[in-house]
This record gives sequence, C-alpha cells and structure tokens, in this order.
Amino acid sequence: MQIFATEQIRAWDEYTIRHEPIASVDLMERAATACYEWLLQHHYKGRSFSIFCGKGNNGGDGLVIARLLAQSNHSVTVYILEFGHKGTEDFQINLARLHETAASILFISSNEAIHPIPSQDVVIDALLGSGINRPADGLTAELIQHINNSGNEVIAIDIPSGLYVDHSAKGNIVIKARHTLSFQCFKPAFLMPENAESIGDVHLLDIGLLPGFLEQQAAPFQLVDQAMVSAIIRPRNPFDHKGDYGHAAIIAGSYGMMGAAVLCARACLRSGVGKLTCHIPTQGYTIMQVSAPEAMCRTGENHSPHELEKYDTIGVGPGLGTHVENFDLLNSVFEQNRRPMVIDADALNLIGQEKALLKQIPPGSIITPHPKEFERLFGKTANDYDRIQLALQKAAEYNIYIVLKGRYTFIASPDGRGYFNSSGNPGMATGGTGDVLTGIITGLLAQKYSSLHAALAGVFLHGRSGDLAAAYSSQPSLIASDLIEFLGQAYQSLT
Ligand SMILES: NC(=O)C1=CN([C@@H]2O[C@H](COP(=O)(O)OP(=O)(O)OC[C@H]3O[C@@H](n4cnc5c(N)ncnc54)[C@H](O)[C@@H]3O)[C@@H](O)[C@H]2O)[C@@H](O)CC1
Ligand SMILES: [K+]
Repeated sequence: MQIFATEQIRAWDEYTIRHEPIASVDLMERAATACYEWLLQHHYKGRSFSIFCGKGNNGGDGLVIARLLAQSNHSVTVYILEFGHKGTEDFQINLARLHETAASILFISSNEAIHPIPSQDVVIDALLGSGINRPADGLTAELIQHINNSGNEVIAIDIPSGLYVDHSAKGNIVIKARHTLSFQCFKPAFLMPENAESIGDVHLLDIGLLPGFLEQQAAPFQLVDQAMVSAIIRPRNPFDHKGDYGHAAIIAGSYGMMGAAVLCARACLRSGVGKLTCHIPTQGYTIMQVSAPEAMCRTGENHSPHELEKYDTIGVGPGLGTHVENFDLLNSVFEQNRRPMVIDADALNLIGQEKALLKQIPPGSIITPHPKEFERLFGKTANDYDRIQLALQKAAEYNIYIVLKGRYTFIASPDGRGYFNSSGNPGMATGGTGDVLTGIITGLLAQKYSSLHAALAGVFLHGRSGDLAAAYSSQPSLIASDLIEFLGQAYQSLT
C-alpha cells in the first residue's frame, strides 16, 4: 500500500471526483458518513458531542458528521472557528444543511467566545485537516489548547489539527486525540514516533477512492503489508533438500549474553534456513548445543572467524560485546565475506566507535539499528522526518539497507525508496526481540531472497509473530522467545 504526501492525497480525491464521477460534496458526505458509522460501531452511540470545525473541507466533514448525529437524535453542539471568510463551497453547502437540524451552532471569533466544554461530551476535532500550510497560531492555537486542557475525549477527523501530513510539526500546538479517523491510506504523520501523543489510535476508513489512481503514482513511501510479503515468500518445491535453503552463520554471544546468540540462532532456524553454524565463544558451547540442537557450533578464540566464505550469508552482532578484540573480528569478517550480510547490536556499536568500518560493510548488506544505535552511527537529527531522510541518504552512500527499528520499522533502500512496516505492537518493546529479527533476516538472506526482500519480509514476519503472540497471551507478557514460537503461524497467516 502506498503512503502518500499531501499533494498526492488531494490528487487522488480529484481523480475519484473526475473518474467515478462523484461531486466533491458527495465525496465529503461519503467520508463523513464513514466517520459517523465508525462512531456508532465503537460505543459512541447515544453520547453527546461538541464538534469543532474550521472553514475548510475538514470543517465540512465535521458539519456532515454533526448533521448525521443530530438526525439520529444525538445532542450536538457545533463550534465554528471564524477565519473572516465564508469557507469552502462544500463547507457552505453543509452549513446550510446543518441549519435544518436541531444541532446548536456557535461561532468563535474571539477568545471570549471560548467556553468550557461539557465534561460528558465527546469532542470531534474538524478544525484543520490536510490543507494546513502553517503552524496553528492566534485563536486557532488557543482553541486547540483549550480542547487539550479540557480532558475530554477527542476524536480527530482525518488528522489531528495542527499536525502536518508529511513534515515535522515538532514544537507546534497540535490536538491530542484519543482516536484519529482518517481516509483510505496511511499518512507519513501517523508513522512517526514524535506524533504518538497527538494521533492516538489511527483508524483508516475506506471512502472508495478509485484504485486506478494508484497505478499512475510513485509514492514516496510504501507500507509493508501482508499482500506485499505474500508475494515475496516462495513456496517450497517437493524435491528440495537442505542445500537449497542455504547455509547461514551467526557470529554472536559473549559471557553473560549467550541468550542473544541463542534467540538469534533459533529464529534463524525457524525462518526456514537449510543449515546454520553458530560462531560463539567457547564458554557458550553447551548453552548453544542444548538450546538449539539443530545448529552446528564453532568455538575458539574471538569467535573463530575462519572459513567464512563457505556460508551463503552471515549475521553478526547479537550479544557480541564491544571488547576491543571485536574490532579485529569485524575486520576479519568483512575481509572474508563480501556477500550481503546482516549487522546488528554490538557490531553496530563497534562501527559507531570506528566509523571507518562503515565503508568496509559488504555491498547490499542489511544493518538493523534501533534509534540510539542509528544516532551513534550517523548522528542526531532534529526530528523523525529528518532521521528518515538521513537513513535514505546513508543507505545510498554506503550501498546498504538500513532497518531502523521502531513501532513502524522503516527500511531505507540504497535506491532511495523507503518502506514502513505495518505489523507489530508495543508488547515487542522488550529485550531480545532485535536478536530474533536478525536471525530471521539472516535466515531469509541465506535462502537467497534479495536483500530488499529479506529485510521487508523479515520485519513483517517478525511483527506478525508478535501480533499473533500478543493475541494468544497479552502484550505485557510477551517475550522474545514467543516470537520464535509464533513464526510458523506468521508464515501460515500469509497464505
Ligand atoms: N474532496 C476532498 O478533497 C475531500 C476532502 N476531505 C477533507 O478535506 C480536508 C482538506 O480540506 P482543505 O484542503 O479545505 O483544508 P483544511 O480543511 O485543512 O483547511 C485548511 C484551510 O485553512 C487555512 N489554513 C491553513 N493552515 C492554517 C492554520 N494554521 N491556521 C488557520 N488556517 C489555516 C488554509 O488557507 C486552508 O484554506 C481533509 O483533511 C479532509 O478532512 C474529505 O472530505 C474527503 C474528501
Ligand atoms: K482535524
């Protein structure tokens, strides 16, 4: 699924208006009706509503929702923020229609007109939508603050007022919504951690925008979803043998951190790899052989980085430690292996300390930093959007894939394309889940998926395993081992 910027969203609306064809006021009716139906289906039936509208089409959506609620006997008060103009055509048509209902309509043209919101009311925020072109200021900002301070539950229409669709609004005054009801596709704003407080839970409502538009559009970002990953994963052939699924190596573990190596190895095995050899410290031998009997082990000084050319790919980093001798280990790995590999955790921290190593990473490799590791490698950015751009820039500069881990993990491809993963949940914010991801991606690379496909399918399957595990038990109780246990079901869910 594409993730569109403001201009493309507007173009998609216009394409639908022209080709369906449908009048723009009727498309607004359809969008607002979807919001109204969502409210009725989600325990808001019978509640009373304070609906705040600007004079653009976002405000127009608010007016339609107000009319539908009033016509179904809900108590509705509509507050219209005065901007000194009449409003868009569709806004005006819907204001006239609203006058025929029992809804109270009040205009706010100064701060004296801002009154306390009844505590039992659900607030609908339809002040500003995707047409915002500057920070909310003056009376608009005061009204937003007033709504946020009220403590009432807020449901934002399309996007919380004050937030930009596709660039940072950090430091601006923005509505804090419990739910955001948006239309058709994800907007970049919904995928950025810096907006978490504003957007609440995002619900995408289908308003029937025509799919024909999608064929003509190159989106700046793609959402990694089930359809995408189902098309990547290949079925197994009946006459295949283990040699057909590759031989992976994992170089991981140190005293006190053998768990990371075990999680990585077990996840790699469950990903479908043909053979796995673990290069681990000698004292971890028994632990690994008992925990992952399917894997072979090589022990020896400094993880015994020898004969690495025999592997199809290598995953390095989980639980490795950042001792100085590991710089030699990494150098040796990068010298022997020039095929795409996976680099994670302490291997990234070592590279962060010795940036010259970045240039030695084999082309097409996948690095999997979390935001702090990313910062150690490439520096701080002012906001999440800049971090995404920096990731794309560095992916191109070093010819690597960067998997920037988070709620919506971002995958930066060296060709300039960016992908946000859609699966996963906050239960996965717990130790060891990153080691599991490294294992899965390493296993997919060994099975001769391209680096891009291994990264995309790996993050999606990892998140899907987390979703299945959380559904089976709960988010708080989720541990990294659960992801490995549910990987089989995650594969199954693709078909
Ligand atoms: N046919 C369509 O295009 C559809 C549009 N829809 C709604 O229309 C919205 C977009 O409508 P508009 O483009 O009219 O934009 P908005 O409703 O976001 O209104 C923005 C208007 O306010 C002004 N403005 C911008 N920033 C401001 C600020 N900081 N303070 C005060 N005023 C500011 C602008 O001059 C602009 O005219 C979407 O978010 C969505 O809710 C939906 O009804 C679906 C269909
Ligand atoms: K809004």
